[in-house]
Amino acid sequence: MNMAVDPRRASGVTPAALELTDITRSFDEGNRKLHILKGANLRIEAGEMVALVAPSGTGKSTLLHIAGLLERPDGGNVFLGPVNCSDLSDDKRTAIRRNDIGFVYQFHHLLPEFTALENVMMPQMIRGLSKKLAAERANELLKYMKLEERVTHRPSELSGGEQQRVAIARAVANAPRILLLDEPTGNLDPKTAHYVFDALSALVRASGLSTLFATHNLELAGRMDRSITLQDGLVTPL
Ligand SMILES: Nc1ncnc2c1ncn2[C@@H]1O[C@H](COP(=O)(O)OP(=O)(O)OP(=O)(O)O)[C@@H](O)[C@H]1O
Repeated sequence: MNMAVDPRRASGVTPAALELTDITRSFDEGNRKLHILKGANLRIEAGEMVALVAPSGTGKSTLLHIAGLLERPDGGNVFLGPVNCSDLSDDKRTAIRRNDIGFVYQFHHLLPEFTALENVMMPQMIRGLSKKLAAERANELLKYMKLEERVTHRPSELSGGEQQRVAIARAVANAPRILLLDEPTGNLDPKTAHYVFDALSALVRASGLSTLFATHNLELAGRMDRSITLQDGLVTPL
């Protein structure tokens, strides 16, 4: 695969797992413009776990959506490894999003009529994996998330923390390059939040996955490799 490899990155500096350069994004609010991102830069290395901690409304979700190729920025570039995703067609971006990016949201978005196991199998089968192999990997991931006793439960039969652990297993099912989490523990009590984080970080550390984790929880942020914030539309260290 050699889609839109930027020549500056094909030679020289080792590409980051994810790099955002000069990202701008504004929204129309009535007849004025809200400038949310004003040239934000961010580099996440392979295997790095980065916390994004910033006040409500400063643009965390906007940044995550741009990094996850769910939205295009007004300006700037998004690189995944050496590939500049900004130049790609919507179809190619969708393929990268499906194969290389995992997303976990505050609310789990699991399919209610399917079991935990089936929810984790689904993205693998959409990608073309056989049912047998998808089930093997789903079982392995759910075991890793300490949910081996819950594989046949539907989301409504699981606690909030269990639902989020299934959502994490589903997000990593296709072995993405990067995992983006938008306040995945925001809806959980502190003890459960730490339990979910323990399971996540064991998985992340074992697989060398790179993660960007938006949270308001400073204790969780302190357990990651570094923390960043958004200030006046720019990414700065916290
Ligand atoms: N599609 C949109 N149209 C108009 N305004 C938007 C849109 N998306 C986001 N905004 C505005 O941009 C700002 C940043 O939103 P964003 O959701 O990125 O913030 P956030 O930091 O994730 O907030 P929170 O922590 O509350 O989730 C907010 O003022 C929001 O109202």
